[in-house]
Amino acid sequence: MGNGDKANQCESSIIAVAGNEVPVSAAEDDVKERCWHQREALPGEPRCVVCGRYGEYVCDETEDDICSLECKKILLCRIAKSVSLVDRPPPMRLPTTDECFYVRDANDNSETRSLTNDQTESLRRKLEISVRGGSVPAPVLSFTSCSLPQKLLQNIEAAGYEMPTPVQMQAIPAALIGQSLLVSAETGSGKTCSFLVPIVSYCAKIHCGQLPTEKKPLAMILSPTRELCIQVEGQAKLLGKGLPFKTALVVGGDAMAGQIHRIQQGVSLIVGTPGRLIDLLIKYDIELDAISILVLDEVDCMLQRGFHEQVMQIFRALSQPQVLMYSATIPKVVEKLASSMAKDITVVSIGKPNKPNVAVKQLPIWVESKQKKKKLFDILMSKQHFRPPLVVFVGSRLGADLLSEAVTVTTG
Ligand SMILES: Nc1ncnc2c1ncn2[C@@H]1O[C@H](COP(=O)(O)OP(=O)(O)OP(=O)(O)O)[C@@H](O)[C@H]1O
Repeated sequence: MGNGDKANQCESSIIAVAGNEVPVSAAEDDVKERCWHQREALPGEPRCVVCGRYGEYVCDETEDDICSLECKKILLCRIAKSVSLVDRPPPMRLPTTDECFYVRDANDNSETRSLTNDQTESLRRKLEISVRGGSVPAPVLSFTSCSLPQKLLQNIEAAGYEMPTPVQMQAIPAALIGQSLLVSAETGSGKTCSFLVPIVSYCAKIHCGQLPTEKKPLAMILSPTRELCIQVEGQAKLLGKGLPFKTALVVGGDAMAGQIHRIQQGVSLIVGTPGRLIDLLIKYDIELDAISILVLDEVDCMLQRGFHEQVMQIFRALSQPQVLMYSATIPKVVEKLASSMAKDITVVSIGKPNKPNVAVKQLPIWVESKQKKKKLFDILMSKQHFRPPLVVFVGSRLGADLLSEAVTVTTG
């Protein structure tokens, strides 16, 4: 395809995008045509990803802030070029652990087939899925058997997910029928997608293929750290691409004005840390009564970080949402929180509950407190043990800074 063709293609998609974003009658008057028609961004306001002016609109195809049709066109052209020029790396796949359940059925009729009780039990045993609670649906063998919107299925496929992982097999069907869940599965087992799929599906179905008329968020995800929130929001955008599904990220380190501006424009999902969300809710009037799904990701970590009261405050501001709680382990304190939020909670555990990851060898070394640093440095200096990359967990941010400085000085 020549350059001219590409330009035309971009132009026509702009018109379609603009038509979706504003009422047809107002479209030409309201949407700024050229970037110099747009004003400069004030501190804290979103900025156009192309020219840096005030990012008054959100591009439907990329979710980026843009200031005008002109910049939207440039943005889409850039993307069209990069997609055609750059070879994308293949999506990361989870290791297949049991070929019985990871082989695609050539005559995939899993949409219509339902498992007998014995089959369900045997499947759960094989995949080490244990469930506790009333009327838990059987695990699904494919994403297509979940009655998901077509576009969501395409996005799942585009992400390279051919089969659901065990946690997805069990958590997705249960969440889709509105059950509140307490899920534990080891890290990297696909938990994020197991709560995002039901959220994207719910939001897309509520809006019935239309952009939200009421600008109220429908789902909220709380995560303990800024970095986790960024990751989760990124994955949500991928799964919600092309659907009436917009997201807002509410974390520290970014201006609050930009975050509230995005929420006020109308989003389906808010992803944030409890602390920043409370700040935002105290300062601004955000309508939370339409939030029907609340996810607490890494809830054990949130409790360890002292977010219990903030999580409860947020929960009390919602109108009895379905709660999806995810935790690496399920200590008593997590179970207590779960039962205070939902009456009938379904507990789903993948693998052996409360057991450390078998892939990690644990070796305790007993040292006197005074000797601790010396021992750590001996390990870091030893060629036998120090094979980068290596993660050292310390008690505080300051401790991490001091340690990394000391290691840099010592190892050069
Ligand atoms: N069904 C699937 N098929 C193939 N890959 C998948 C599937 N679901 C998720 N993945 C990939 O597996 C990796 C781990 O997934 P994810 O981050 O959701 O795991 P997690 O359990 O949430 O991990 P963590 O506890 O570290 O947050 C990601 O790269 C993700 O893209």
